[in-house]
Amino acid sequence: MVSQDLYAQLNGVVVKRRGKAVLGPLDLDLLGGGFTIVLGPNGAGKTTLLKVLHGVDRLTSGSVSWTVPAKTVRQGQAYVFQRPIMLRRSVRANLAYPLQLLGLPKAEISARVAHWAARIGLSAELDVPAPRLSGGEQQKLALARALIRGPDTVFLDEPCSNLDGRSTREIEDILCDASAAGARIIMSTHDLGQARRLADRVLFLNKGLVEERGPADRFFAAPKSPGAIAFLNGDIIE
Ligand SMILES: Nc1ncnc2c1ncn2[C@@H]1O[C@H](COP(=O)(O)OP(=O)(O)OP(=O)(O)O)[C@@H](O)[C@H]1O
Repeated sequence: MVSQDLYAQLNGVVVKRRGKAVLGPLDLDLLGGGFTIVLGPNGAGKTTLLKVLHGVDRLTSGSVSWTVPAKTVRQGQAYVFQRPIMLRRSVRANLAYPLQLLGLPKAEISARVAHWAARIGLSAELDVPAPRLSGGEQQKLALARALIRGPDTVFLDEPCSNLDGRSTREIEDILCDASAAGARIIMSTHDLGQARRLADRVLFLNKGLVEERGPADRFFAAPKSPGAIAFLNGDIIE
């Protein structure tokens, strides 16, 4: 049974771009652990919502509050982008970097780097420049770099969108392990199969608004809103 504790609250959140609201107005309570999967058509505002929750997108109005102290929010959170972003340095340097920022002792950094390199199957590539890795390897490295600090919340924006089945399965396995260890996973995906495999709860966004939300089994078995019904039917939503 995943936790249902309140994690974050959005109050009257609006994000406008070029004068047009792309998110909100949103009043939203975000509940505890497990997997929250953010679904919705292209341009629905999924990326914007994830960035707002991570505290890296400027609000036009409204506020976000977290139940952990504001100072520690960013320390406890990690964000994985759709296209992996990494240092143009070795796999080892990429894994070590977030730990060096934390000021951990060298021995601790080496141990964690070795553990995560093994976990993502890159132990033999520690000295390879990260840009030379395949797309799937780069995304696994980006995920490991996010998890190596032991964040309590991980935001992922379509992390598997360009990956083959094998890399997708490996990433899902790592995420399931992180979730089982207590991390809260908040992730957008276009892959309905992935959403069904992972979701504990679903947030369905349409035109910048939360059109439907709730436990995943109920959402997939009996969606209520017209947008969610159309989305799950594979209809085009304008
Ligand atoms: N920098 C920007 N300038 C102008 N409009 C933007 C900008 N970034 C996003 N938008 C617009 O904001 C809306 C929401 O974008 P967002 O990326 O959050 O949606 P999304 O649901 O993640 O879309 P997708 O599924 O295509 O990734 C879209 O209409 C998009 O075109």
